[in-house]
Amino acid sequence: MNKIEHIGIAVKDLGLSCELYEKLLGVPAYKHEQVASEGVSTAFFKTGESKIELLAATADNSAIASFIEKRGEGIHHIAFDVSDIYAEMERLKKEGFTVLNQEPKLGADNKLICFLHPKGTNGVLVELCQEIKSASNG
Ligand SMILES: CC[C@H](C(=O)O)C(=O)SCCNC(=O)CCNC(=O)[C@H](O)C(C)(C)COP(=O)(O)OP(=O)(O)OC[C@H]1O[C@@H](n2cnc3c(N)ncnc32)[C@H](O)[C@@H]1OP(=O)(O)O
Ligand SMILES: [Co+2]
Repeated sequence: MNKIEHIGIAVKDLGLSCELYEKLLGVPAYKHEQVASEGVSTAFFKTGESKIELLAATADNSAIASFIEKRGEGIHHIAFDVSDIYAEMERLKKEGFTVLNQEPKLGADNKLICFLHPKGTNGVLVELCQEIKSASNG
């Protein structure tokens, strides 16, 4: 685990929350991205070495919709930057963590991602992120 890549925050209204977090952080979101496979619309804010990811549901069966329905708005997950998501998934499985997806999946912000079940991490949904390197950036 290299560093905290982002903190994911579940919100009901992405526009309103972007205005709020722009005031809070003093910077605008640097990226807005819809990820249909996760049923979310996201906004990313850079905060030094890490980021804030705001997530709003775009589908009723979205994990974010379910989270907000049960628990309201708030911190949804912590994402860690990893160099080799395949190796980390194998390592964590051997350590007894429940990896929620068999293969990494395409996330937002040009990342491969996977998740660990919160039951095995003291109630914190953990995400692993590996940057997808393009030919130009190695
Ligand atoms: C667009 C990609 C973006 C990126 O960064 O690239 C993202 O971050 S996408 C983020 C949204 N996608 C996901 O969260 C996918 C992974 N999540 C899941 O598979 C589910 O949400 C899961 C398994 C965590 C929970 O599933 P579900 O809601 O169907 O089950 P329950 O509600 O019964 O929850 C089971 C148990 O877990 C607790 N729980 C649920 N969500 C969270 C959470 N975010 N943090 C901590 N704990 C959570 C829930 O309270 C239940 O515990 P219990 O003690 O039984 O009440
Ligand atoms: Co995330």
